[in-house]
Amino acid sequence: MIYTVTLNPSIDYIVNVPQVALGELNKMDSDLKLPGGKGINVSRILHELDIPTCALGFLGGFTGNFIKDWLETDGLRTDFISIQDDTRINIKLKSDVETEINGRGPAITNEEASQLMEKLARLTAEDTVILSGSKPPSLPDDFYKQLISIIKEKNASFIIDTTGKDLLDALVDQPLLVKPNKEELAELFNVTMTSEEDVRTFGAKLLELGAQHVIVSMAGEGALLFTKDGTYKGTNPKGTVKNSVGAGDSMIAGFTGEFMKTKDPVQAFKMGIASGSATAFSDDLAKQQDILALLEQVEVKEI
Ligand SMILES: Nc1ncnc2c1ncn2[C@@H]1O[C@H](COP(=O)(O)OP(=O)(O)O)[C@@H](O)[C@H]1O
Ligand SMILES: O=P(O)(O)OC[C@H]1O[C@](O)(COP(=O)(O)O)[C@@H](O)[C@@H]1O
Repeated sequence: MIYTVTLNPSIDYIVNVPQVALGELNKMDSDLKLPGGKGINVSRILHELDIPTCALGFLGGFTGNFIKDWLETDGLRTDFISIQDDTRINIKLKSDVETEINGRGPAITNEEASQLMEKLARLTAEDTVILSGSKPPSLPDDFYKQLISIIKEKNASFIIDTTGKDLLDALVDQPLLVKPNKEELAELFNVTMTSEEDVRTFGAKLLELGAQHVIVSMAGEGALLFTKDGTYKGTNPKGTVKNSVGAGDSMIAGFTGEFMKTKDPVQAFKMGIASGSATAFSDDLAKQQDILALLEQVEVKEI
């Protein structure tokens, strides 16, 4: 089973305002409330691709109920810990540019945090856990490390998609995949990246530090895959971008689902790109038929 863990889910409130005037009354053309949070998005795409998945994490209050009901109506298996505080709402403002305003996240008690650990203690060696997204500030600094140690004890595999120290600290535990985008990679090593050569240098470092596979995603410019056997560049299919929120999560889902079936990282990378782009070309996350239609357009070559 592929489990996802979203420590900090959100309602993604997508607001379309053609021209925003700061300090004035703005009217929305349209709006959309979607369940969000990186692991939840990954589970939604896995489910869309008919790959068994279960979404774990913390949900609370009326916002948490919205997400739980939405996912269950969609037929997605979930096993969230109920928390006292309200799940956050993240604003995604679509105008001539995309602006995101993300909440910091709810308070999580020690008791609620322990309940998640107890769930992970039931994993087996056949399971894969995808740890995705930010941590609410109330959780201990080393909370991801604590979860990884339980996952490793059970001989399950894991993928981690977060930023900064949490990501760097996880590398020694050999995650199956890490997928920073170009900006996150630059931030990790405190560098400015000006060329693809720079991306290659720093992406390869994540492999040296322990990751089994690394994807560095570059939004509209495609992505690079680093494996122990070679480095590959993937080119995006063509299409009209509608909403790139969740493109990275879709890429992780596409890669993981395909890798579990084929154990072929290059084939999995193609599925990752098709899934990421299909989401970028959709209002919500991608649908299976759109992903499969784009798959044949994805080009990957060794570099
Ligand atoms: N504008 C776009 N056009 C086509 N594909 C895109 C676009 N934005 C994202 N994608 C696809 O989704 C993948 C992940 O997107 P990216 O924005 O890099 O990740 P994140 O959401 O984590 O920042 C990209 O590598 C690409 O394959
Ligand atoms: O957990 P974080 O890092 O605060 O990010 C949460 C946000 O990321 C998203 O999961 C989208 O992520 P990506 O665009 O990177 O795939 C949103 O649904 C959510 O609002």
